[in-house]
Amino acid sequence: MPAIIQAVDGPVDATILGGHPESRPRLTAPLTYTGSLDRFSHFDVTPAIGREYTGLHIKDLLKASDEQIQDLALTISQRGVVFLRGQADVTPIEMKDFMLRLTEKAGCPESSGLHVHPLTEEGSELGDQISVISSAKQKKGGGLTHQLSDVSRFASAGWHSDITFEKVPSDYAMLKIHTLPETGGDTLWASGYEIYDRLSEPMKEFLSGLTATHDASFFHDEAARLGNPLRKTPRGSHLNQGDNLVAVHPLIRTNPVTGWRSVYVNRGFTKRINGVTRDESDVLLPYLFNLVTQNHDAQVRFRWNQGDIAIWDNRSTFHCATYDYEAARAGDRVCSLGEAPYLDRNSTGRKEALGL
Ligand SMILES: O=C(O)CCC(=O)C(=O)O
Ligand SMILES: [Fe+2]
Repeated sequence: MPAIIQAVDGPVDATILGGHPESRPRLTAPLTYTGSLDRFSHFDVTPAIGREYTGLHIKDLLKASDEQIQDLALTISQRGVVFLRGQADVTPIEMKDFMLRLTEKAGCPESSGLHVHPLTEEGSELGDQISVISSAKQKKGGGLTHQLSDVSRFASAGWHSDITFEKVPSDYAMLKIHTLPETGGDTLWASGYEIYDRLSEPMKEFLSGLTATHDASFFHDEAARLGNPLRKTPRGSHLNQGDNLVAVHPLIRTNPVTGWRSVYVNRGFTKRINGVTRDESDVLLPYLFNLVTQNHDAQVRFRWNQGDIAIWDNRSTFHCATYDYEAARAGDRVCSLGEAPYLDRNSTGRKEALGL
């Protein structure tokens, strides 16, 4: 099992773009798989992304060995998203306990905990670190896909990675859907590794030197409209506080758990590529978003049953909800924080690393 080191302050490494001395991953090298999950029945949903398990239960994983938790973290990070069927009995508290263990065993910085969404109401029933995903809330307007202003109505407008507007964004997220319509409400994920691999070599090289600005200032308007103040106290990390919901991250990011590069800009929150002209940014960003939405062979679509859980790696995937139903749909989400995003110039894409 690879060693986990403490974050150290030191001179900025020329091979690293981005990062933050107070939010470095504790892994010295990518994790290696030990085989501890092989006995659980599973299949890869598509070649690019997704693995579904049956018989693997969060309740058992809460008592599992560190080795199994690390194997699961690596599997989620390699496959992008993992689906666990039949988890109806898992409580929001167990979801939080499990996510804390997962992020810790995956080497998150000591300063990273569970995220508190800036729009979470004080004293909310399930606690600060649970986001309630609900169609009733969506219908009130706001959010990425239900903005009240004159914006795109394409279903693909909702593609995003979670909370990339934070200085220290999410490593993993877990969503459990407990209420769902008879049909509809599927969720889609896409692989950021695959999107990186589809770029030409000169484009990879060019984009690898750039950063992008992620901005969720629209949450200020939403907080005012909903009448609950924005959360300004630390949101899972001391680096995520105050009312500035803007962050600059490398455009290409290395995932410390796999060692692979991913494109790290998303339709929901990324507003500007830095260091190029506005016009160049306005051409490049939609091109990168289109790579996600128009390549369905980089995506996986999950049809939920009541009580299913999905766990994904927000550093290297994008996802999008589907609003094609009228009946109630609801679930609970827990989002853990990883490291401040960085690019390790010595890292490669997934295909190169796997010799594909
Ligand atoms: O409702 C969904 O299918 C996904 C919601 C979402 O974006 C999330 O849980 O992060
Ligand atoms: Fe999300």
